[in-house]
Amino acid sequence: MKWPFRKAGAKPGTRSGWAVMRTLLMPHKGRITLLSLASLAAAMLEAMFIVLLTGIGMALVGGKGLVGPAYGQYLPINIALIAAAGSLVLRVVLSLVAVQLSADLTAVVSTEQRQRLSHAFLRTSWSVQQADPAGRLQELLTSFVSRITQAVSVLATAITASLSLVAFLLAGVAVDLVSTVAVLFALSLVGSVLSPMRRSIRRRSAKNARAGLDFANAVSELGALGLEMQTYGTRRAFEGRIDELTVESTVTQRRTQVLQGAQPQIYTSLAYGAVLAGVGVLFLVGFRNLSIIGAVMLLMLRSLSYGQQLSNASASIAGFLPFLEWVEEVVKGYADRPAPIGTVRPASVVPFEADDVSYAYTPDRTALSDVTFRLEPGEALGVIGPSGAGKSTLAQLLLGLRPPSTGTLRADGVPLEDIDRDWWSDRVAFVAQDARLFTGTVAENIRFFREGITEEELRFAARQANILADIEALPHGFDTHLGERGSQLSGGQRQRLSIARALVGKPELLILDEPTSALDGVSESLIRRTLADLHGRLTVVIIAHRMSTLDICDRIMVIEAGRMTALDTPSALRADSEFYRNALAVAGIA
Ligand SMILES: Nc1ncnc2c1ncn2[C@@H]1O[C@H](COP(=O)(O)OP(=O)(O)OP(=O)(O)O)[C@@H](O)[C@H]1O
Repeated sequence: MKWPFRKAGAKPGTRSGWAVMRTLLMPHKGRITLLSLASLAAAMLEAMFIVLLTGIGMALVGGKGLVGPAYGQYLPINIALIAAAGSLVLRVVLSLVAVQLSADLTAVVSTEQRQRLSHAFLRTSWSVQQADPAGRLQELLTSFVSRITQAVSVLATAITASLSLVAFLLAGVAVDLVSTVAVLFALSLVGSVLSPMRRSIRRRSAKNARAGLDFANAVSELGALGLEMQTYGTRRAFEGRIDELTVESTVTQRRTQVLQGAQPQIYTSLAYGAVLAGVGVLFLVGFRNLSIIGAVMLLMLRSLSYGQQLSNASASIAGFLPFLEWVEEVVKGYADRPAPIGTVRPASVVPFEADDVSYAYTPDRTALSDVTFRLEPGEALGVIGPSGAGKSTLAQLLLGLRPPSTGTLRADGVPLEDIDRDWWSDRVAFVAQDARLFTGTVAENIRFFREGITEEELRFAARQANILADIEALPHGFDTHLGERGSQLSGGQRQRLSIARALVGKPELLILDEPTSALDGVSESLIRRTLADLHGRLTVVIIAHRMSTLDICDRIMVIEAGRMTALDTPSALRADSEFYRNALAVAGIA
């Protein structure tokens, strides 16, 4: 059987990882400069220590009291010893400063990336949020941001290593120019030999990133299907699918890791080979100055170890760049389609008009065509139609969650896209078929993060929604914790709680999308009572399959195949709409 899980979606790579990294680090220039200065100074002190130590060693071997010569100057051994010890102490201090700066930089970038990504998601339009593959945001916020953090940390190491290398080469130039040029040449040669390997790491890592997102998406969907899996006994198929995806993602990860692990090993061997060749050349040309050879050898070996750190870092960064590209691409995708933020505040939400409104999810998938109607204050409008006719799409348009593809929606004459979003959200409420509660108390679930709602208002809304008695019967009333996603309540109670959530904001317009379809008769009758009590006090749009839920409606709209085929009073529709008559007959209503 084929598993139809969505693939990772957006294709990364419109901006190269390095360009993204530059933008990401630009605001931290000051910290990076300090880090560079501390690293450079620490490395220079280390190089000075090595040169002094070699000189002291050579002086002791030769039984001399002076160290040198360096550029014709000699240093007494005791001064040289004090200078070596001093450089060692200072080096430790500066290295610790560099470590602290690097940790600060990494922490700041990690926080910024998490905030950037989550804020971009929260600010994007509903259509983008709704189309986001399951589990993707979570994977990006956790695993991907963690790799970006590692990339920055490795980059800080690379900065330290490259400046240390510079310091050592400078020290090398001070000791012997020719040998230093030879070291530099050998290092760049080894680095360029390994560059195809770095490109390959980057390619594999991009695959790895994609496999990680696919895996997260599949796991998230599989998690949501737990009930069905238990019911239909399809555990084995699920295990098989999870195993398959695990293998897929670990295979790409292993390949990347092999290349990343192999690169430093190859580098070390090549670099040691270069040192050996250098010593061979010195031997062949008959160079025998022990003091210079000793110092240059130590500097070369230490330079090579920094070169190796640099090589490790570049291999790791090559592996992390695709993760940066992905996050950047996704943030851009969210930012390109922000939620509407108008500024106009009309006098009221209703009268509300739809003028020739059409909506297409994709160019070849029109869900609604040429819908025109007007809602009057206090009116209750029912919407019926076959499954897939476009009713929920209409609800999302009325809520302002999706802009019409063509045509206009107006509240009190103002186009919806021009209306201040906060003003609108304070006045328009929605109840969906499946009540979404979160882990928290009853009161928190009704308030839903809105400020300034009093205890009185909570009780009033609960009474209106016919849920007050149920709440008072709970062990701690409004302060009772509901367990994960309201799991302690029945479906009917959850639905009435979400109606209380909608009503507590005192909306002018309430839209309900099949609020009773999943409920028993008793729960439905409680909700019908609520709707009957509300009739005339606010404007209500009720989408329903159950005809009994619509008995309070002043008018009913019939939508069939994306078109509004009728809109009239129930009695007029009995004469004019075949769909309405059939629906009544099916519901057993004469
Ligand atoms: N997110 C989406 N992306 C693409 N097409 C969609 C999307 N949501 C709905 N559609 C399509 O739009 C059409 C109308 O769907 P809609 O959910 O509005 O119907 P509905 O009348 O509410 O159906 P039901 O009564 O079964 O809930 C359907 O053909 C559906 O497949």
